[in-house]
Amino acid sequence: MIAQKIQQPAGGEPRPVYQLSNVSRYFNNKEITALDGVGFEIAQGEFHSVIGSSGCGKTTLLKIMAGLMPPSEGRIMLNGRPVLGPRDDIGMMFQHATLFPWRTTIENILLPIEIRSGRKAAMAARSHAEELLRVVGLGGFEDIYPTSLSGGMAQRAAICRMLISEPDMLLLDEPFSALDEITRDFMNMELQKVCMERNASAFLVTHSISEAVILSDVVHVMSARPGRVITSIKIDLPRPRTLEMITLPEFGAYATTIRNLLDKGAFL
Ligand SMILES: Nc1ncnc2c1ncn2[C@@H]1O[C@H](COP(=O)(O)OP(=O)(O)OP(=O)(O)O)[C@@H](O)[C@H]1O
Repeated sequence: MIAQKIQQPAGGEPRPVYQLSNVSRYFNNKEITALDGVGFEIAQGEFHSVIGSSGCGKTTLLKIMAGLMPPSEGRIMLNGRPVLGPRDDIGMMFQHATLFPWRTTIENILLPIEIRSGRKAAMAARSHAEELLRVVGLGGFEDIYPTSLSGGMAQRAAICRMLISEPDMLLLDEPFSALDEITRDFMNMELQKVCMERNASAFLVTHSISEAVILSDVVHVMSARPGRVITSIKIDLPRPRTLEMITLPEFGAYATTIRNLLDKGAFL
């Protein structure tokens, strides 16, 4: 079940947004090989995730994709330009929302614009931020301080902060793993909604097989260190995905395939 080119619903090849070729990363004078020859493409609007055992190189891969760390070997292209450092067309989200407590929710969301283009530009983007807050169910919370938000609400605000710059590529490092299961399921469906509405591409690091399957068009399964992509599995379930799909036999079959690969990969 190697990933094949994913077909656009109506005519034309999907545009590759992100291209990784032969990416390797060494540490400690090459004593540690964290990543070994990783390569794949993500097309416009596709959702990919990576799953693998602890220490297999997922975060290293995400940092390289974000331009926060250079690869030792290989090439990363986004929108046809090499990724050589952090960029406006990349949005990132981490396990913890990291909102500044002294800024209101909307001021936190507008922060990337303020840093990049100044206060006036941030003020001009206020209605866009309000619209994003409405999309994630936080309409009316604009002027609330983060200490009054629950964990799930803070992560929803963090989604808005990631989207305010309209990035083409969303990089997500276990963004909902600190939340309870019910909130996490809900947030995953919210994430799908915003990705579909904006036709954004996304790459998710996760430890959860069911999260990977329910969200993704392609799941990359990594081996234990040195991290290699053992297989990229195309998930052929219709969109929008719903939580009820977890009970489908196809869902169970994908989850079992990934589980078996991970069990085997741990000893490769
Ligand atoms: N700065 C560094 N210096 C030395 N070794 C590093 C560094 N960063 C990562 N490593 C090593 O590279 C390997 C991959 O680490 P990484 O954090 O990417 O794994 P991971 O899959 O994200 O792990 P987890 O699932 O536990 O978060 C590990 O063996 C780690 O010890």
